[in-house]
Formats: sequence, C-alpha cells, structure tokens
Amino acid sequence: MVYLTRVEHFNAAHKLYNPNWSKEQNELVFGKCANEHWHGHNYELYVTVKGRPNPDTGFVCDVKALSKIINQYVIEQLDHKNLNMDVPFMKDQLCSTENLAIAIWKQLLPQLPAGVQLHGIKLYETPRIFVEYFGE
Ligand SMILES: Nc1nc2c(c(=O)[nH]1)N=C([C@H](O)[C@H](O)COP(=O)(O)OP(=O)(O)OP(=O)(O)O)CN2
Repeated sequence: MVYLTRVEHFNAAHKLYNPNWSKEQNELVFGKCANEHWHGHNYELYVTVKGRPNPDTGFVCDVKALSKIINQYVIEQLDHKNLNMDVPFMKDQLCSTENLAIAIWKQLLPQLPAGVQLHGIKLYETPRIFVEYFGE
C-alpha cells in the first residue's frame, strides 16, 4: 500500500462562537478567537489517499486529478470565505479546525476515483496548530 499526499491551501475568516452561550461565556472559553468581527487564517490542507500503484502508470492516482477534485469540492467552497456564514457544509457547526477537517473528509470521500481510498486529512490552521482526521 502506498500513501500519496496532495497539499492545497486556502484563506478564510471565522470566529469560534457557540450561539447557545452568552457573549461572556464565549469570550471566557474562546478568548480572542470569539471576536465578533472575525479573524482569518492561512490554512494548509494535506489530503492523503492510499492504494497500490497502477502497473501501467506507477500512480496510486493522478495527483493532478486529485488536486482538481480537492479544488472543486473543498477549496472553491472555502477560499476567501467566511466559514461561519458562507460555507453550506459548515452550517450550524462550530468552525474549529477539528470540525473543519471532519467536514472536508465528508466532502471529499464520495468524490474520489474508484480504487482510491481516502486515508487522512491534515489541516493546519496556523503553523503551530493542526489536526489530523482518519475517518474514525
Ligand atoms: N482545539 C482547538 N483549539 C483552538 C482552535 C481550534 O481550531 N481547535 N482555534 C483557535 C483559534 O482559531 C485561534 O485563532 C488560533 O490562532 P492563534 O492564537 O494565532 O494560534 P497560534 O497558537 O498559532 O499563535 P500564537 O501566536 O503562538 O498564540 C484557538 N484554539
């Protein structure tokens, strides 16, 4: 089994805010990330698929085709958007890196070519904060 990773990136705004809590409770839990006027991140997205190399191409899959799928179903939905307001697949969710990684997994899973398995999503919110999700 070979693991193949494509890296993409996007910029987006968000705030961490639980609508069931008071403003004070949100500020207590999320601190500056609850700022009602939003803040932004330069996200780095690592998508890893796994499979056996095709004997005719040597590819697990064509990574350029994988990039197109990631861009169509994920990056175009997220890039230069407000995650809380503009992104249907984040509707009614807290826009943490964890929840975003899970949502990206769910977006991509049905779009992958036959025979290519999604292994993991690694999403950097900042150079010092990242999550990994393996569909468990
Ligand atoms: N478990 C999580 N914790 C936090 C998340 C998250 O998604 N999951 N997100 C945030 C905020 O979005 C916050 O904006 C992070 O940015 P920042 O504080 O700038 O992050 P850094 O630690 O990389 O920056 P420092 O300058 O080193 O503080 C918070 N928590």
